[in-house]
Amino acid sequence: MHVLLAGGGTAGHTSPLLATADALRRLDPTVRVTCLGTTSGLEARLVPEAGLPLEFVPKVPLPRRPGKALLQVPGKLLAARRAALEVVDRVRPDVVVGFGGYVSVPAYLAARTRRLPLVVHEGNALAGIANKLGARLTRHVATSFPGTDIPHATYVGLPVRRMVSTLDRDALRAEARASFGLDPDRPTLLVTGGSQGAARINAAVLGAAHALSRAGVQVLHVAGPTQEVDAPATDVPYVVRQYVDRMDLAYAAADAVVCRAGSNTVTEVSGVGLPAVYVPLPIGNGEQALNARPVVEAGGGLLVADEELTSEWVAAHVAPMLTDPEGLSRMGAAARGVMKLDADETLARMIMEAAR
Ligand SMILES: CC(=O)N[C@H]1[C@@H](OP(=O)(O)OP(=O)(O)OC[C@H]2O[C@@H](n3ccc(=O)[nH]c3=O)[C@H](O)[C@@H]2O)O[C@H](CO)[C@@H](O)[C@@H]1O
Repeated sequence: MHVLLAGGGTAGHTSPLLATADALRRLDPTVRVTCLGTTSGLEARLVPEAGLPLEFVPKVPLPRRPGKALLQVPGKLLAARRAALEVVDRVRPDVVVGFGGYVSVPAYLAARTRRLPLVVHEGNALAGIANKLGARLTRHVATSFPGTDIPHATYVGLPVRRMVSTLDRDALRAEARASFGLDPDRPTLLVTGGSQGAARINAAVLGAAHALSRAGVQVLHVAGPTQEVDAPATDVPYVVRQYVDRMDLAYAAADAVVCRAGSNTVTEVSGVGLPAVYVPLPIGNGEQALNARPVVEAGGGLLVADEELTSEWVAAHVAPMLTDPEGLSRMGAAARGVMKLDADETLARMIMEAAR
């Protein structure tokens, strides 16, 4: 069986694609996987590094509002569909799978044109425009959250990469902290704005660096690939990285997280039992606030609006949180188990079923 997996742009669509590719080949080592992405997204690096073949389609961003950019969409979409058809005719997959975003639409249209089985996976609690379109073309639709706004979808969860879903934080903690140059025993805060980084979170935590240091809290600050963040001179370690490939090590080093609420981040952070302060992206469909809701309602994290996240807020709330081990372990236990961690194999089985 040959599976074409389409997804990319941010790691938000690439991480579940990689997890699903891995599960497919684990369940059936004879399965062949080809990926479809763009040359400018994170997939252009991450997919080949995972040892998977990557084919390209041109990028067609779907503007949310009317305007000149919207008028150009049909022409660009036709060109992207032609490119996807060329890949489909050459690779000859038995089934096409899309994870949403602008890479997926050409793949959905090509699958429809060649009458190939199509599986659509929606990562967020609120479906994006690409997957709303894709879902109209197939009955095989999977979601990461119960109650996502696609009528005939099956709730399977979000496929999580094995290095995270099988992580034993206690067993890896010492090695993880050493790998980042962190102190082995201090309370440790992980900061991540998702695969793009978040300027607001970066500024708020940096501004609270000395308050965190005074409280004895060390920081692993993953700033984002294009974000300029210099490590402040503090008495306790404050380590800045732009991007971390081994997120299992980052999670193992941490006692709590301040982060955006992309669906992978929420699933991974809560899944490994980390308490978190979720600061949803204020733009977009509003999907991030909904992504964090089940974990927050279960007591596994706090939800803070972007405009409320100031350095004063971090100093007043995050420093005390990190120095309260009982509170941390209560929140961590509440977070664990809210999100499914076996979606990689559930979705892989659904894909194999659709291909038959
Ligand atoms: C600006 C934007 O378009 N954001 C969207 C994007 O966010 P984003 O790409 O940030 O998505 P997520 O938070 O869902 O996923 C980030 C992924 O990147 C990984 N990671 C992150 C940082 C790092 O240094 N190393 C690393 O490997 C995380 O482990 C995770 O697997 O996709 C999400 C899921 O569709 C959406 O909810 C977001 O609205």
